[in-house]
Amino acid sequence: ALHTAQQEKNSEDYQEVYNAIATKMREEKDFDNNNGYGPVLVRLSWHVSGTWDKRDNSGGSFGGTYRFKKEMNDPLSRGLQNGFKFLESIDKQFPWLSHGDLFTLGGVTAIQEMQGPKIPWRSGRVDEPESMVPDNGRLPEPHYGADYVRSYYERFNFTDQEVVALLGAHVLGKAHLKNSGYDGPWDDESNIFSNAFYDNLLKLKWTPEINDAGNKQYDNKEKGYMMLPTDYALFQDPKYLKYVKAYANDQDLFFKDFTKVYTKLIENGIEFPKENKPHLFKTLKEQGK
Ligand code: HEM
Ligand SMILES: Nc1c([N+](=O)[O-])cnc2ccccc12
Repeated sequence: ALHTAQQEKNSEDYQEVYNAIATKMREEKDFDNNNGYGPVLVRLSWHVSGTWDKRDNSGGSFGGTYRFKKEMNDPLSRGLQNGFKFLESIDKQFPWLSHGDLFTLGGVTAIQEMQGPKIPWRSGRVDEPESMVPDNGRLPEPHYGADYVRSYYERFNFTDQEVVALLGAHVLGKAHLKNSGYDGPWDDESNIFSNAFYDNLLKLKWTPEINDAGNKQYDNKEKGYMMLPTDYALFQDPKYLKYVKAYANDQDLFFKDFTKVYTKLIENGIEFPKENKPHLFKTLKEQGK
């Protein structure tokens, strides 16, 4: 059954939540070697949405079920508990906000505060009980190539262009060996949202290496950057490569296309009545804060 999201508060109320998250991000910017909480908040908003299955409309961001340990402890989500802990104080400060709205608003706030595009965000997700937690195993694994990535995103009806645009979020943050068995990049520039992921993929030399967890990843020693096999697949596959080139050459196009597919991702399975209008948030900077 489709979920219907009714808007219960107006934009000023959600801007207040945005500001609380953004302020806390500023206060705790030394987290994870000065990457701050932005990247893990973006990954959390994707993981809570990536469990959606179009066949029975199970999973997805609506019910906020990530708060239950079965979903939180999915081995493919290791490390996201840091994002959940970060949002706990926000959850307490705004008890009227549902967990689905909290997790997705966390990602939107993080993207905007890391100089990314403006993401029009719609509210009204409603908490669902533990019985609605989707099974583990719905999130993608990093070990495989283009065929795997393409068939994985079939479940969302995403086109090749949408998949490439969405994966540009891997400009943010890093892989941590103890979380995923992948490691790097080893630089501190990975908390600015830009089209650099595509640029790096195209322009740098990538050497396949077996890392300390025995997994193959693609490294660029000069810059200390890395790519997962699923990242590198976008370079190897000619159909994906076309869009990698487009986004490497045009950051505005990337921002526009990322905004569209990320919004699709966090709203999958939810019906928003037309009176439930998207909220457009100002960054702290735009508010002179
Ligand atoms: C083929 C699909 C994908 C795979 C296999 C994948 C895999 C991974 C892996 C293995 C990590 C490292 C986790 C760690 O070791 O801490 C990671 C990090 C990350 N992923 Fe993905 N991912 C995918 C798609 C996405 C999407 C669609 C988004 C957002 C729109 C996203 C956002 C992120 C971010 C921001 C990080 C950095 C997190 C941090 O710094 O803690 N990923 N991903
Ligand atoms: N920063 C990253 C890059 N990168 O090119 O900077 C590539 N892939 C990644 C995969 C997971 C997490 C971070 C990544």
